[in-house]
Amino acid sequence: MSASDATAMPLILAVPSKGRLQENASAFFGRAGLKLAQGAGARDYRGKLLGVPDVEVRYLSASEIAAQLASGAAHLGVTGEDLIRETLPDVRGQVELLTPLGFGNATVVVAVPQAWIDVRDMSDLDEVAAGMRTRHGRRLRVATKYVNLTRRFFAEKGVADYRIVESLGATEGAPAAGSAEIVVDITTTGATLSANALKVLDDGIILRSEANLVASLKAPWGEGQRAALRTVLGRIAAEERARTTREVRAALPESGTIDLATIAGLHEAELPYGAPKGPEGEIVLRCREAAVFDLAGALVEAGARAVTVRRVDYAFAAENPLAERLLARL
Ligand SMILES: Nc1ncnc2c1ncn2[C@@H]1O[C@H](COP(=O)(O)OP(=O)(O)OP(=O)(O)O)[C@@H](O)[C@H]1O
Ligand SMILES: O=P(O)(O)OC[C@H]1O[C@H](OP(=O)(O)OP(=O)(O)O)[C@H](O)[C@@H]1O
Ligand SMILES: [Mg+2]
Repeated sequence: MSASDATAMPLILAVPSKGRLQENASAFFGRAGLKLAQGAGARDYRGKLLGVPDVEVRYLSASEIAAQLASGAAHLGVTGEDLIRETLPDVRGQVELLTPLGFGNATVVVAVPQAWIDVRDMSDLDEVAAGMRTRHGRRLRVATKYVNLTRRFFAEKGVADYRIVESLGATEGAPAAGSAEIVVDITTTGATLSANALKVLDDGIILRSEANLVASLKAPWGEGQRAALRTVLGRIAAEERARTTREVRAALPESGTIDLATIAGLHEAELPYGAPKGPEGEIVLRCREAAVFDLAGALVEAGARAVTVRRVDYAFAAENPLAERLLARL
């Protein structure tokens, strides 16, 4: 498709249609003022973003989202980093991980039966695997749906005597069922592993994953899609900036001066509306949430008469760092 054909096409935004990422994903877009409007009902897998033209929403499973970002069938999507790293042969060349989203946290781990008391880490596992091979002529079986992550991790750890048994669900049941000796799977609370009498190896953490906002480098990025991208990412950045910072307002002293530049520098605060024009008046700073009390204290100490701190809903700025980072790579 040529760039001019792509101009008339919408930006395709892929969001999880089910599972544990779905609710969190729509809440995330909602906070950023991006309301997802699903078509006729829960079974209509297309929708729109209210008030943002040139965007088509597609509801897909989390693993399908990874595949569509890889191929360029979707421009933007929300999915787990585990699925991105498992599905894409060249993560850097195919997508840009724009920002982690703080939900969908899960860890991909190597787990073995608790009964294997002498097996604590990957080098112990290597011995078991080598032993099985030489003594019984069998290879250690690893049940997983994370075939690529498993191969890469085992190679890094120098474990070679194993074979993968592909699992499509209920992976943790494989050892008890006799279809594999160990598993590589995702865990969050650990409940499923314990229920199946499995334990994670000490150095068996393959990846700590969470849901990410991901952009495709392979999708056709025409002018209309780039404009829609700026709108969507501008709102997401404004919400994030607002959520992670606080606005600190201070009444400057009637007499004497405050060395605002030094105080701001010390607490990594910005002056989003600029420095005060005269010695008196009101000044607005913005700082990280964790720096609020130190900054407020420093202002009072320096003679500020009233200091108030508030949360803001959105903090838009001329810069659009998420969009700029992506556009620089297209
Ligand atoms: N406890 C968890 N177990 C599995 N995945 C989780 C967990 N917590 C977060 N996730 C994330 O959610 C992604 C999708 O998992 P989810 O279970 O929603 O869908 P799925 O496994 O692809 O589909 P389904 O379970 O319906 O077959 C995972 O790849 C992972 O990134
Ligand atoms: O550590 P825990 O909190 O117990 O969570 C981990 C379990 O959750 C997921 O299964 P899911 O319910 O998604 O079923 P699936 O295997 O069919 O995807 C995952 O595959 C683990 O089995
Ligand atoms: Mg699942």
